[in-house]
Amino acid sequence: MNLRIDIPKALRSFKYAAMGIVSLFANENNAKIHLLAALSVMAVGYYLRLTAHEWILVLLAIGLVWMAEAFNTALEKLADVVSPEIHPGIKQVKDLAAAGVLIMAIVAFLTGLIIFIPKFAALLV
Ligand SMILES: Nc1ncnc2c1ncn2[C@@H]1O[C@H](COP(=O)(O)OP(=O)(O)OP(=O)(O)O)[C@@H](O)[C@H]1O
Repeated sequence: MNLRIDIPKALRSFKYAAMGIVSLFANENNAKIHLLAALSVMAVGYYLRLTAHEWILVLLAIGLVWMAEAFNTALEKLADVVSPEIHPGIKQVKDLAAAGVLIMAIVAFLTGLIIFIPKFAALLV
């Protein structure tokens, strides 16, 4: 067993992952929408002074949507390399990957409603 940790290799992996993040938000339309939505939610959260627990839930929801979007995009790219032509199997793969994003986006939206509706209601009274 080799317990030595290769720091330069870890730093290289980190650099490639960071390049993936940049590519996701620079090139993918849906990721841009998720980024804009997240920044808007965070601005409103700052204005409404969310508690630490509320921030954790909001950030978890945002991070999980972005993660789902990254995996979805990766699967789409892989599918396009493996089978550039129309294929019923590829349709299923892409639809299922997109479903993963949609499921998490719905959960994030509901999380936002539960956190933000009482705060907006309190502003009105
Ligand atoms: N090779 C293919 N074979 C069969 N169906 C496909 C194929 N490519 C795409 N589709 C269908 O078209 C839908 C959209 O695919 P597409 O790759 O354009 O993704 P997208 O959601 O538009 O994302 P993006 O615009 O980032 O590529 C898929 O969910 C799938 O139903």
